[in-house]
Amino acid sequence: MAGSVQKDQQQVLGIIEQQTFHKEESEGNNNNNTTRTLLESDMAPTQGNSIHRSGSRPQLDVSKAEIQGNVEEKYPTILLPNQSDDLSHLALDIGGSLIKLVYFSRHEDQSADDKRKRSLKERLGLSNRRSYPILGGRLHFVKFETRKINECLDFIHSKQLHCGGLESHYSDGVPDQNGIIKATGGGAYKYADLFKERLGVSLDKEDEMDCLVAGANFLLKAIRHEAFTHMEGHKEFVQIEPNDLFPYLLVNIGSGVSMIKVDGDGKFERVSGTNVGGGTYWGLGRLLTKCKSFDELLELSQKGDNRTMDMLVGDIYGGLDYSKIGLSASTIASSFGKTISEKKELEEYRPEDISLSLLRMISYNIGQIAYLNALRFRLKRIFFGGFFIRGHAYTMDTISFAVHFWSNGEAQAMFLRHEGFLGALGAFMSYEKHGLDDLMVHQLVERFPMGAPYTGGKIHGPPLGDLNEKISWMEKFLQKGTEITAPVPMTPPAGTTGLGGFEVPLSKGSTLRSDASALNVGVLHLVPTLEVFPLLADPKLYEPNTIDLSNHSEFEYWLTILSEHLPDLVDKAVASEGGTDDAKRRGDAFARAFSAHLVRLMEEPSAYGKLGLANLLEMREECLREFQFVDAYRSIKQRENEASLAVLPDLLVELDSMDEESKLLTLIEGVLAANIFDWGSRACVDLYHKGTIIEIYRMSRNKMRRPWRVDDFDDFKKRMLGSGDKKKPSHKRALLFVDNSGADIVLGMLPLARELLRRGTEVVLVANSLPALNDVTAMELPDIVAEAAKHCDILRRAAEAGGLLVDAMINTSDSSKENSSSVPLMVVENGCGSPCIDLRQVSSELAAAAKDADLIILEGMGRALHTNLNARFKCDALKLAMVKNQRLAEKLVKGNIYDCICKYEPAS
Ligand SMILES: Nc1ncnc2c1ncn2[C@@H]1O[C@H](COP(=O)(O)OP(=O)(O)O)[C@@H](O)[C@H]1O
Ligand SMILES: CC(C)(COP(=O)(O)O)[C@@H](O)C(=O)NCCC(=O)O
Ligand SMILES: [Mn+2]
Repeated sequence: MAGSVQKDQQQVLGIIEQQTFHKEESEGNNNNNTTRTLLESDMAPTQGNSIHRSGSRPQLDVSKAEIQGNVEEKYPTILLPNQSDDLSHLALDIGGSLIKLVYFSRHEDQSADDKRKRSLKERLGLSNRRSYPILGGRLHFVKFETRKINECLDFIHSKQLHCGGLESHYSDGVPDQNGIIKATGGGAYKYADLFKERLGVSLDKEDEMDCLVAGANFLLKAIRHEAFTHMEGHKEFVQIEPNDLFPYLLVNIGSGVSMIKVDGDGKFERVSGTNVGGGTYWGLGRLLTKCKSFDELLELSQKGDNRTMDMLVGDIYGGLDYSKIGLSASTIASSFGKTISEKKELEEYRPEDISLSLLRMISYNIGQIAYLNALRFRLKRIFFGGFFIRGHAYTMDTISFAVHFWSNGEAQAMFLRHEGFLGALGAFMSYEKHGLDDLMVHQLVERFPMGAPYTGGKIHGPPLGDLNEKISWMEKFLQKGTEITAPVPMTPPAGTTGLGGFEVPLSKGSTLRSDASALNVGVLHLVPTLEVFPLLADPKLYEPNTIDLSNHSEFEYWLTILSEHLPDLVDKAVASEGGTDDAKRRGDAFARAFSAHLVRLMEEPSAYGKLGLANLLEMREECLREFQFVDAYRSIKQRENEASLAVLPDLLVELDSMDEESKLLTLIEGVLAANIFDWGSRACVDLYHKGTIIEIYRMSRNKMRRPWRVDDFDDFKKRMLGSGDKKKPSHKRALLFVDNSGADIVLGMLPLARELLRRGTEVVLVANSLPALNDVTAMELPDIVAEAAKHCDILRRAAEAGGLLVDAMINTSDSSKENSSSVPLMVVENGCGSPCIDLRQVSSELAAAAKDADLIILEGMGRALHTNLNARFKCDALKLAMVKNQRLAEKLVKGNIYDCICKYEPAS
């Protein structure tokens, strides 16, 4: 038996080899090559390339809506007479020290609502109305110094934010929504006239406390890894269950400090405050040190030694602890107290020491008052916001220390990544139309584009208008050197005295990272169309990433892999855009931008929240898109598709000559073998220099030896074919999460799909919405299927039934529609543009398709190993991948590179 399988394979591969050489020889000669023409037309760069990953949620006003035109029409236009186009785009929090801006940039939903999609929607019961009356968009966060309010006005003006934004269709220089902008903070009153005068807009004042609380509640419920603890230099993200959030104490440290007990949405009380806050540190610090900026003052503190200023317990007790009351000799007895006994003038003290002593005094004091209020109301959680914190490790450590020390570890200090933007966010949300308040965590995707973290300057930097500006900025950035990437060395925890002593700050380095707070928050993409994949067994327990990157050596390894892969990727990207000078310049800027992210992460792995490998791989793709590389592997994908399609017919003939068992095994082997075509793996790319596509495919198949490293094939076979007389009905619908172009899809997954169809199972091919490496996209699939269907009736009928062939030109011998009742083959986009998939955020199309599915097949390293290897599903799941990285093979399966994984898990 085994021998005959082997023989069959040899035969398949023999035929393939011949065909390939023939096909590859004819490469470059593209006359009447239908495949090429079809693929090319589909892969043409789509402007903006925004799938459903961008969206905002200004809800439509549907009152008095009526159908316009012919009511009999299938998709009539609906007129919304009360919907105003100019939704507001900007909200402000004008504080004593800083102006915070939250603004919204719109994105058109450019996904073509083509015939395939329409028929798919009908089939999935999605109906064809726009499922979400929402426009795409992003939320940006920017801040300015209040004393430089003119810069802020210029910024708003240059981006036309008061008129709906530059990206808006409706931006005609006319102020928004009757010229009203939501604003909070004292400056909303103080500067109202200035805004009217300069921008022609009125500020609609919102209560500051209302806004703070609304902003905090929103962030804590809707943003993943918003809150974190910071103790002794160690940052840890905490995920709080939305229904376990209240009550908590919110401490906003701005110029002054507010302490608010929050019991629910809109339910709060300002219970305390202190006038010794951020303004005190900056104000006193400026007077005492002559610093010109807050950052300069903070930076000084990093080199300071507060013992020269502060009177310690030991100074009073002759170097001894006051152990009876639990105070070590190094505990500060009196901030600045040492200066009274010394006959020194201000100039004789080091500004560094002054700054540190001041920072510690104020942070500790706030921590202590916060603790007392938490105690007063029995609150266990305290969240600290406000820009005084500025993501600064020492400040956070001091506050945490105070809370921890005084509460004996009972209460916990937590910090927020969007620290200073609470009020501005709250003001933004007070626009009723935005309906932001009911956005869910899965509808928000945070991104770290170059335009956001690297808009340089002291606080905000230039408004980067277009791509060219972004590129120039990247060029300049590198010339300027390390300003942004300057590390804040993490001092290893030195250990405290245990007696309330905290003599030497733990998190202190020599330089302050330029505006760390701006680097800690990205742009929030609001994507209301994203959903949690409904077949996850337990979404709460789901963690997409298999490898925990909080392990430092893992993190370093994968960062190095990404960094080493960069030159090759840039080459491909530049070539994909014709290798022009413009492409080279963009390629260079992309490389700088992505390296800057890597360097930043190397310094501080948690800089962007808790990232897994999936996020890093996605960040690389996003970065490419930012510099308008639409599809870096386009021509490679095309070449591999053509070569594989040419040999598909013979493979199908071979498969059809096999008995059921051999066929199923050959199909699974085929998927595993063809998964070797992965342009994201260094080892594989090196292989590709050693042979043609088909030679490599053949070699890969020949190496298939069972048992595979993880081999549940027999269980899968039992489910599919039954054992003995026991046969189970075929699956109703299978979702095939496909991976790479070329052999992977054409010779691996399509034949498997065909077999499922033949067995009466509906098949949904789930592919990326946007390109990532050489992954096949949902846009590309219909043409590939159409080409394959020319040689295969099963595929053709199924594709017709699934509405896949509506656009494609197919010229099979039999194109009658009589078979439209066959089981359908469909294509849905997954909602992402990454080699991995986070099943908490998938397209609504996929979520709809999942409802009737009882089998999931996840294929490839990104989707089945890096992510989802441990995911549990409500239905049967098969995970298939070749491991194309030695370290991963060792780590995951104690195996070797090129080992295969076939993991089958029946419904749980
Ligand atoms: N670049 C900066 N310029 C001035 N102050 C800053 C800066 N970065 C952080 N801060 C600190 O943040 C405080 C202001 O915090 P913020 O939350 O914006 O409050 P407010 O609304 O009172 O302006 C300042 O008093 C100062 O301590
Ligand atoms: C990016 C990938 C996950 C894509 O793999 P695929 O999903 O196509 O099987 C993979 O190529 C990868 O992990 N590459 C980095 C490892 C390396 O170069 O060895
Ligand atoms: Mn892939």
